[in-house]
Amino acid sequence: MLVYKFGGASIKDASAIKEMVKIVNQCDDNLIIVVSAMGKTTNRLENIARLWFNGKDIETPLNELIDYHQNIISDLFEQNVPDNLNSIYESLWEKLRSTPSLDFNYEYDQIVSIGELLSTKIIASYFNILNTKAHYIDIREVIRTDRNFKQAGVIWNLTKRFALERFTFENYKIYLTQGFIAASTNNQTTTLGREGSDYSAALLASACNAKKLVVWKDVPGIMNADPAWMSDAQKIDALSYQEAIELTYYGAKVIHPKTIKPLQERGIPLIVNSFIEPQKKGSFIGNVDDSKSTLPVYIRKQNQVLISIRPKTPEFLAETDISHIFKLLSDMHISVQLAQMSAASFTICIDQIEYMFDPFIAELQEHYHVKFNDNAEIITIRNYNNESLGKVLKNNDVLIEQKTRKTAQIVRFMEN
Ligand SMILES: Nc1ncnc2c1ncn2[C@@H]1O[C@H](COP(=O)(O)OP(=O)(O)O)[C@@H](O)[C@H]1O
Ligand SMILES: N[C@@H](CC(=O)OP(=O)(O)O)C(=O)O
Repeated sequence: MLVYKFGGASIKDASAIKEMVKIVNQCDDNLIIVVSAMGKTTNRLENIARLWFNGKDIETPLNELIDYHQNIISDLFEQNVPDNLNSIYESLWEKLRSTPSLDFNYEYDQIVSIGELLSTKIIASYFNILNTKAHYIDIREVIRTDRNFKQAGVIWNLTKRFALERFTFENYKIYLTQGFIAASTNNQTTTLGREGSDYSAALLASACNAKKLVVWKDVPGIMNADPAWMSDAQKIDALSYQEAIELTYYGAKVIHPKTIKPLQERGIPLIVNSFIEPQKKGSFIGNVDDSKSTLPVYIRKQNQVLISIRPKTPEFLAETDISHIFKLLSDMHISVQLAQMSAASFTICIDQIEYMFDPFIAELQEHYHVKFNDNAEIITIRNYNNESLGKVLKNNDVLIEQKTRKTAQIVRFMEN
């Protein structure tokens, strides 16, 4: 049995969906298909959620979202739109007619999850009119999480049990379900963090002990840099689980960072293939020895906030201060991407975050002098050498530089 995951780009319009069906038809094995929201739907829904939460007008973005999906529906089905697709926006309308609670993250999940529900309902209906029958599963009945909305933590025992109960392959050869979304044990919709569909697919592959997980992307495989950033990026044919974990940890956006662990635990290979050239070999991630690789790999993590924290007294920062700062970060669910200590100050890099940023800074300012700059990026180079460092540094000012034997990290202002 295999798991295939199709991201937003691979189902962004009717012709992409038709290509996806061709890829599915090439597979002779039992299959679970995990799909994301279509195109940039999640971004649109995030925007709608924010506007609605702040009492702003949502008519224009809502109409754009509906028109986008309606165009895909009419291109796919022409005059024969199935009846069940007439009511697919109802839960969204109902939500947007209600009054928001005070919990943005909760409301965000209720709205943003609709992208995956729309895409799977449309694609399931399309499969239904073809010879390729795919059985629709609402993944919220399978992937169970805590109530940490927007970044929910998976309850693995329950998830594994429900996955084995639902994906039996007794009556069906192909299942179709959503990535990214899940439900808490009291049945509230949650999400696993942006771009979390790769992770959903890995959870299902691991629970059902798949032969492999194939994620279909708009790139030839995992490259030694984002090809949208470095046009001379090269495909990496094979990577170890550990190296893949490192790259995603440092921010290589091609795979969600939580994807590898569930696969590694069961020795399930991950294949990153191109949906544009599906016949070509992509990247293989598995039990590979790449410890001797010298190919530099460049990772750029943008939209970072660099925060410098100094004591208000003439004292140096002590361990109790560091502990206090990390406790605050942990309580506010803020992850530190990089930290550096000097005699005078403690500097951290965090992702730009909504809503929690101001309270975090305000709390810090009660105890420390705080300066921040929200226009930073972290460049990480695995297997760095002078040439690769020179390639990214050029004329930029370096705000922080850290090196270990294998990895160099540089914080600098974002390039425009
Ligand atoms: N090292 C890398 N190798 C390949 N692609 C990368 C890398 N780093 C970033 N990317 C970007 O990741 C994108 C594919 O990932 P993503 O958009 O999350 O896929 P999807 O949403 O289809 O699952 C590519 O379009 C590419 O710009
Ligand atoms: N649709 C969600 C989940 C996801 O993983 O999407 P994609 O596979 O298109 O990156 C998002 O955009 O965050």
